Amino acid sequence: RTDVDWWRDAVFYQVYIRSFADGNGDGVGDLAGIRARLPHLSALGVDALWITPFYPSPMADHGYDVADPRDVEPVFGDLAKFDALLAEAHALGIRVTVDLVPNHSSHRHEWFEAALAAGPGSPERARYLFRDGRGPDGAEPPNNWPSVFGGPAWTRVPDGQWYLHIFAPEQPDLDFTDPEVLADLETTMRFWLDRGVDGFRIDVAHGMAKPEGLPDMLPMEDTGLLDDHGPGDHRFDDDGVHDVHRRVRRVLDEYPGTMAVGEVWVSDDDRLARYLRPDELQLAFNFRLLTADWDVDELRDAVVHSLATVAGTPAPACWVLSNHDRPRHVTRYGGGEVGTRRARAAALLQLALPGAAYLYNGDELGMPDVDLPDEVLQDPIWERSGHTERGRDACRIPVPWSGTEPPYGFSSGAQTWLPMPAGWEPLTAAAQEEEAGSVLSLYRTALALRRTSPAFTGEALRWVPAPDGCLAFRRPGGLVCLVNLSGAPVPLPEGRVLLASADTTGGVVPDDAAVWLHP
Ligand SMILES: O=C(CO[C@H]1O[C@H](CO)[C@@H](O)[C@H](O)[C@H]1O)[C@@H](O)[C@H](O)[C@H](O)CO
Repeated sequence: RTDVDWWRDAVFYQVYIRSFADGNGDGVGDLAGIRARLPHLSALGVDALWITPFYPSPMADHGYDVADPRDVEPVFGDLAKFDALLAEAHALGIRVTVDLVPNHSSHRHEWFEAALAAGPGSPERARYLFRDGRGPDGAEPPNNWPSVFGGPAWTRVPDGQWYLHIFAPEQPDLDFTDPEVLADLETTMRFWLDRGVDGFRIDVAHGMAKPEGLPDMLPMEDTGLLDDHGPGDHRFDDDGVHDVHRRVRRVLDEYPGTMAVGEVWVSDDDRLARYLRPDELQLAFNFRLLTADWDVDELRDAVVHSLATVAGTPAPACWVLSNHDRPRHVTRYGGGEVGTRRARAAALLQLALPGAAYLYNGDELGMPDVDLPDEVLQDPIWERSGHTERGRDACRIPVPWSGTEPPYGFSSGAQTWLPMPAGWEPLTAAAQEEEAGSVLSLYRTALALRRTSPAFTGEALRWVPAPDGCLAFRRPGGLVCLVNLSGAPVPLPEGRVLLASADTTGGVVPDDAAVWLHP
């Protein structure tokens, strides 16, 4: 790989900053904490980090409500701490990408406060989507769009107008038909690129453009992809969004070796492929693997669709099993021993596939979700859904580093922003460090092989014959990966075993296990 297209088969590591490592004992993760744990990331063998938002924010959506996209929220540190982290990561050969949240700002952003003060028809309001309501006295929302977090996507302000927020009311959507909005996004990109970041993860990359006239949505369809409700969902995937991504790409092209990955919840392969055209994004998450259960057909489908999506584009596929918005795959696969066994196999599947791969902090430790009591839930979805949906806190528990009890070295303080359960000593990085058969050891070996072995070369994939209930494919470099979901052991295929997620002595691949072979 060159310094220009390093990202094509890179292993990225998502750092959910609140939950990764706390450097000052206040129970919330921060930039100094990440810096202190760089040796762990270097030993793990990741190529790049994605750090979730650490910008000034009233934290209505834990940072995805950005009040100033060109500074650091004090609870996470400051610009000097960011620069120090960046320099040290680069010294270790680890690139750093940061989150870009263009679709909306915080309601505490100076722009939104100016919009409220300036009133209807003002240029300040033109940066957002303010509209008059429907019905008598405009007392009804301008259209029927729901918020992703529950409730209507509109909130009324004292002078009677309504403003749009696809997510929480504290996250007013920006209007990208206003040239100032696009120009400000470019200024934010240059601010971080000039500091030396290697790229961006673009939040809600299928948002940012709304159809003319903001027509009512048609009934939601089940597209098979969780957050995509089909062509009738006018909130997302409007054609105008591609003008924004072309602008993003033009800026990135001025900084050779930088890249952007889009969070694009679009189920239609052809429509998703449009985000990956030569003058748009380098990567887009293939979310089907993130939403698939431990089922041979669902997993095969996820791989087939994802490869079909990128086939006609210059982009490689981009695989992710877990992130800060979805139940962790250990839990999705059943939890406990079974969930961990399957998660070990899924790790070998993800890391054998051609293209880039994203790990979510804690994947390398086999972290599960934690069922939290109501009183500690903090995700806006819990409130906005009227306590009918528990939100995403369960997959955001702080990472256990060492020790035998909470906070397991995550913080020197007693209280963590989300509680950590008892009994997690075996899950800690320190405990797994010592254990040859641990999930951590498996990830380290897998990433080392992926980086050094010629078996992983080539971006093509060919399915090879396998027993029923199994997935098996071959890479041009010679790697063969078999994943057994059949419910019973199957014969070990021909070839030299490079790595297995479970014991294959006796010439069998156990159920819920995967193996890498090189003839
Ligand atoms: O649509 C999104 C966008 O998520 C991005 O945007 C959201 C708003 O910025 C933010 O809350 C998420 O953390 C960020 O990843 C979903 O992930 C959705 O929030 C989630 O699945 C709830 O059902």
